[in-house]
Amino acid sequence: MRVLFIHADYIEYEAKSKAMKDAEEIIEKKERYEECLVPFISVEEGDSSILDRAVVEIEDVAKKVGAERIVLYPYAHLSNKLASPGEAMKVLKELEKMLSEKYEVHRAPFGWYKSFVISCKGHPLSELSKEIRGEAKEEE
Ligand SMILES: C[C@@H](O)[C@H](N)C(=O)N[C@H]1[C@@H](O)[C@H](n2cnc3c(N)ncnc32)O[C@@H]1CO
Repeated sequence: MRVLFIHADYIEYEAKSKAMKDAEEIIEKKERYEECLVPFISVEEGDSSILDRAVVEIEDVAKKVGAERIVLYPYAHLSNKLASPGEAMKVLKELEKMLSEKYEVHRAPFGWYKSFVISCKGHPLSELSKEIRGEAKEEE
């Protein structure tokens, strides 16, 4: 999983058009969230087996920047080993559920072309990127 984290004063996005036939059905096309951590996430093949690690890493950044609101943003531009849309959707929904135990979590619509405006806070930890992998296997 490749993640770009932006700690933001706000993010505002609008779903414009479907980028795939089975794009997620959505109610609201436009959303704005204040004071949030926005992980732009490229889900990679096999990421359904590293969900616990992803939750730890995202919570670690949220704690470091003092964010209480997380807006998960599906972003298929950070990796050349993308998971299929079906697996990616599953992983993002599961992440949303697991993170919701401790944070207010929202998720931008999956499978849509979206316009967005984000206001990055600009403090030293307001822009971070992580490659989240499984635990290194013990050498036999
Ligand atoms: C397009 C651009 O403006 C927009 N921002 C976009 O990326 N849209 C992506 C994600 O919402 C989702 N998507 C599909 N596969 C994946 C994946 N492996 N990981 C994350 N999202 C995915 O499907 C859309 C088309 O790839």
